[in-house]
Amino acid sequence: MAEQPILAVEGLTATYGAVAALNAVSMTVPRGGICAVLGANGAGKTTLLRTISGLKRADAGRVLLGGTDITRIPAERHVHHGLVHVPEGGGVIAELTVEENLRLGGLWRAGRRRRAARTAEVVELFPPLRERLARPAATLSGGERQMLAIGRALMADPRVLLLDEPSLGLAPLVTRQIMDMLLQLRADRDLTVVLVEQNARSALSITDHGFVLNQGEVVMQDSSRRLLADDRMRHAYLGF
Ligand SMILES: Nc1ncnc2c1ncn2[C@@H]1O[C@H](COP(=O)(O)OP(=O)(O)OP(=O)(O)O)[C@@H](O)[C@H]1O
Repeated sequence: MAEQPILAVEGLTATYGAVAALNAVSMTVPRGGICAVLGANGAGKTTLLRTISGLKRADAGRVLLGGTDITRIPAERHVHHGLVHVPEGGGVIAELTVEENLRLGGLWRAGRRRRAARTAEVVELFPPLRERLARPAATLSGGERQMLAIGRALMADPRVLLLDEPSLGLAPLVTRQIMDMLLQLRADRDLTVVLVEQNARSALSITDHGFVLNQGEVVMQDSSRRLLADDRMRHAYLGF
């Protein structure tokens, strides 16, 4: 029997007033994979992540995490189930230091020693954070801030990480670094990543599978390799 997917979305529908942002979206994500959610501006990518993580109410459908229905669980409880969402822009707290931001990510975890060990792991993964631990997050570059946002999420030791446009506003070289770190993360940990990206080409280069959204519906899903090779799909929805 096939292993149960770590994340399953079934018929998820979400609206903003009269705007149907998600229309019966279904997707399954196998454990340990990295999958991309792609699509043009306004396709519904951010709404999909926000609805999975409970920040936006689903009008219909459900979200299963490791087989448990988490649809009606308040967003702030999702971390206890192993789901962490890094929103667009990262959501780091500019006034706090890098170390304090990291500490916040691991706050719900009991044990100072465990949190310290986790901080050490995170700075090993993101070396630029090490020498900046005492600096306010406001002083970080865009790329460093994104590393901090992902690092803070990792402090909670998630099973599933939802990442909304981690490369937004970053130079291509920094984007490459972030993508390489995601690849390393997958290799090092039992972590599943759902990555929303505008830059479809770079997302497909590091993911296993891609879902293409258009006007709130999944119009195609396939292996990233096949999506990259599909000229019609690339021209119609991915813009390259
Ligand atoms: N707070 C809101 N109020 C009303 N409509 C919204 C709101 N947020 C999003 N929408 C609408 O919902 C649809 C999906 O938006 P969403 O932000 O999920 O798309 P997206 O694919 O993430 O776009 P982008 O790539 O531009 O970030 C769009 O039509 C958008 O205008």
